[in-house]
Amino acid sequence: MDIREGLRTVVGLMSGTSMDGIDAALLRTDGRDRVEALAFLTIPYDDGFRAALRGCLGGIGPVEAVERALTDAHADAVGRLLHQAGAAARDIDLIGFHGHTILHDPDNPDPGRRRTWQIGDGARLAAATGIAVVDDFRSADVAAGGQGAPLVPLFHRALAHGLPRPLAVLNIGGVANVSWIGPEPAEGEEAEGRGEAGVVACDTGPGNAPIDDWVLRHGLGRFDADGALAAAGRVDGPALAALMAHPYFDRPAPKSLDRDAFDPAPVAGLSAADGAATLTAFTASSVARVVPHLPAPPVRWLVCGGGRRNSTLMRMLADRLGVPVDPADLVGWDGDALEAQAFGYLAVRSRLGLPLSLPATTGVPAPTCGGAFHVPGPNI
Ligand SMILES: Nc1ncnc2c1ncn2[C@@H]1O[C@H](COP(=O)(O)OP(=O)(O)OP(=O)(O)O)[C@@H](O)[C@H]1O
Ligand SMILES: CC(=O)N[C@H]1[C@@H]2OC[C@@H](O2)[C@@H](O)[C@@H]1O[C@H](C)C(=O)O
Repeated sequence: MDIREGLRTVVGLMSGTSMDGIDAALLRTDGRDRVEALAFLTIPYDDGFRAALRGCLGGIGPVEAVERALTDAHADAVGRLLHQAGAAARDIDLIGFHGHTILHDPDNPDPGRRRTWQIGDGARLAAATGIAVVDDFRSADVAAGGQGAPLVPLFHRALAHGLPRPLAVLNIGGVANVSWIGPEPAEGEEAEGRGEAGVVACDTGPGNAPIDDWVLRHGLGRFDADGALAAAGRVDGPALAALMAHPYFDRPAPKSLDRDAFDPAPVAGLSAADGAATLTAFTASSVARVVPHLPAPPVRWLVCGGGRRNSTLMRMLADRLGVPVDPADLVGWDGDALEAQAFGYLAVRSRLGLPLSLPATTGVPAPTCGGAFHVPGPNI
């Protein structure tokens, strides 16, 4: 593929930490400041596959077999997305394939064990779809000394033109992460060349994962639909204080988390509703706790990811942040599609040799590109 200037038609694929399914987005982008969303779909995992994926967390279990099945499910998602959009494989320049994170340990004191691991076989996906694939977006950043996450901030910055600054874009998936986007570059100032002053990022703390796990354990479904269970409960102050005592919240940005970084023991004795309320407050309080770590308080928060559908969580966020907190859809973004779109955008950046991460987004010592490239070939 000749990928130099101009818009490319790409597919972005994300399997997020909530393990709900595959998000697939079709977009056109130049990997810089132009993004046109074209189509999006989610293919939910069935309970059996979700359990298999859960069994691989930590890098254990039948990882290779699950990786093959995951890759084939992504190939199926690409086929369905193209069918929905009336497009063919030959119309697509590139796929950005995030894969599924089964281990994220960029801070291991033993440098030999410092790693991040996304399963997903890019060569197999390229062979199955006939489309070139970029995968393994995070390893280069971790190898260079960064957190390897979050990687969406440069995409958020690309979308944020014209919105009031400082702006916070908050993704509430299994884990929650924020992109702080500072003042617009001055007229004529090249976005790529203006260093890193424009964006700061980190994982804020838990997102939906502890709430999902709690609801599942109580046999009340896979998630707290609209936050109804939490709304029926009472936040337990001591339990919330115990959860917020975790040293992660004192660490400056950039910083990142694995899915199961927090021990929910403080809520163990609570009723289902009080536990849900307390864990929901935990997510909201940990977002508010990040504000002192940002260069200046955001004037507005735009929320994407499944957590924006939890109105109890959105209310708790608004109470704690004291400025407008809105679903990102309110400014015309698709709050479900952003992460998948981001990995299509980052795939183009990878091919252009542009940074995927900056010192202020992952703590990497210098702006760093990344990703591994696979061209279609025989599936061996
Ligand atoms: N109607 C709803 N009410 C409450 N919560 C919801 C609703 N719909 C989705 N969610 C929550 O959103 C989660 C899925 O969010 P999302 O797809 O953004 O996560 P992800 O992309 O897998 O995670 P990450 O961003 O950490 O990689 C579900 O697990 C659930 O907790
Ligand atoms: C290691 C990993 O997969 N991290 C995910 C996870 O899910 C949300 C948060 O934790 C974020 O850091 C990241 O995903 C988004 C897409 C990112 O890299 O920006």
